[in-house]
Amino acid sequence: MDPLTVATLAVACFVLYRIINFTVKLFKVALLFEYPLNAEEIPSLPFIGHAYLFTGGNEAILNRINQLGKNYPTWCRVSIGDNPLYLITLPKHLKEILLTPKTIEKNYLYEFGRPWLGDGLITSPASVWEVHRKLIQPSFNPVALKSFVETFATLSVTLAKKMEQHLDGSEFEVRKYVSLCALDAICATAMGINLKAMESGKCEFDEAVTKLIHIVFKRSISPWLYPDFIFNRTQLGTDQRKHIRSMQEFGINVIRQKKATIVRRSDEGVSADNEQDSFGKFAAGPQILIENLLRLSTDNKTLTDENIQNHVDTMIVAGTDTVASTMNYVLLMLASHQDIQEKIYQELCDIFGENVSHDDSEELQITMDHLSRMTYMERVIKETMRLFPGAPIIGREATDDFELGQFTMRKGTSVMLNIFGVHRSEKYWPDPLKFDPDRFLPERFATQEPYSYLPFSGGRRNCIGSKYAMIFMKTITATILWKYVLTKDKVILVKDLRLTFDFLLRSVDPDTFRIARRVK
Ligand code: HEM
Repeated sequence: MDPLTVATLAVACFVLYRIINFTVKLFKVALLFEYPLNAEEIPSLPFIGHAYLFTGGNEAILNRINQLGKNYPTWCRVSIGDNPLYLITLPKHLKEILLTPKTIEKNYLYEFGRPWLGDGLITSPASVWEVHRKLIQPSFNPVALKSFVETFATLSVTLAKKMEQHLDGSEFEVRKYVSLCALDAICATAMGINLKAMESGKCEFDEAVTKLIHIVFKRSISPWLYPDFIFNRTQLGTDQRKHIRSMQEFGINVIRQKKATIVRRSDEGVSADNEQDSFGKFAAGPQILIENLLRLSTDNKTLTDENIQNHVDTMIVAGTDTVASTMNYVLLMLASHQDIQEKIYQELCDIFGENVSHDDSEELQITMDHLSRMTYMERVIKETMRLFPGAPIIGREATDDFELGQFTMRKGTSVMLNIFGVHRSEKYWPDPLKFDPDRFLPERFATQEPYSYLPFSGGRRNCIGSKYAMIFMKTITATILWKYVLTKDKVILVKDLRLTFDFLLRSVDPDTFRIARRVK
């Protein structure tokens, strides 16, 4: 055989070998779509790595991540393109990651949110975050939170009134109502404006947020969209720019008005409480985030207008959909568990007295003291967040080598914390899909594996709004249950609820229930 034929045959054999190899991998991949993952090694494809695991729609992605967590209950390594990610499901490891200063940095997936949220707390690099978190923390202190209760109570009453149109009617979807209520609350407490999203029943701002979350998520699971020069030329890139621009115009306008008001107030010696501006009455006196930040920026120039806008936008993203999602599931669980709903109502009767009328004229006058006594309700909300954590998976990056069990995490390693997986693991929560608020009785929770419950993440970079969220959600729940009984035509079991996610947890199908006026 002449050398040319030998060379041609060799090349042909090599190409054939690569084709067979690739086909086998594809076959394995096809199996992964059909059956639970149980391969020791998850096949990775050229160029895209394991990005194929993150295709097939967001529901399939969540299910696959959940399955990965089950099959690899300590950790497993996948890669999107060239970027390896460790999915961590062991509470002991979650604790180490959340507590070490070596993983205070967010991983590269958060980079895709930076064109929108910039140096807001969620996406800021650790060096900026350290400084800004200290500046913002006082805006969430107990005095500030107390000053928000009246706003929460007023908005909860409006929410209940909005729901009233469905009284004694068929099942309806509550998610949109609570979403607009949460947006109104954040705008009132973070910006001091009365957005009236609930009243108008529709809000471009809300739609822009939902679309931006969707775009950022889509990009984060599509390695071919990582380079800016490609992404910016796609429809997603164009849409992202459009929605960011509309949010920024709104923010710039608010900042301009607030600055003018602050200057006028100081010139005239007017108190914030009774002040009006073109957006309506200020919501809660001097504790409003944007005003605190503007004051700081005037005093020591640490924060630019852009920083302030990023922080306010971040609060809207972090505080609207998470609260709406959790409230949606709280109400759904209550509609499906009449005994638990009745126990909350009895607790409210103990706190407010059974004889208070349920008329509109006699709304509950909820105070911080009342909220702190709603302990059973708090257990119900906590159990809801165990089964439906608003942010099911979050990410961090190692800025230095560190030990994780017997394994050394190298500097630059990206980790994903599988909050959803650990919350639903049989190993830490017996009968995990059973809705049982008493898991959070102090004596039972004391025996719980540490770091097996992380709805608000943990460590120093935890949720700054956790207490805000809890008092707001308690106020809504109390207002609604005081007036209405929630029911479902067919009781819904947790195992039957189809879930999906785009950073935040959502239902695939609309969650619906009925309401009727409560009769005593
Ligand atoms: C039920 C409601 C909520 C849930 C389940 C929730 C959950 C979380 C989680 C898991 C994180 C960590 C995110 C990460 O590491 O990537 C977080 C961070 C954050 N949350 Fe919340 N959150 C809720 C409500 C709120 C509210 C109401 C606000 C604001 C008013 C808020 C503001 C923030 C901010 C600013 C961060 C970033 C904190 C930092 O990095 O310093 N959250 N939240």
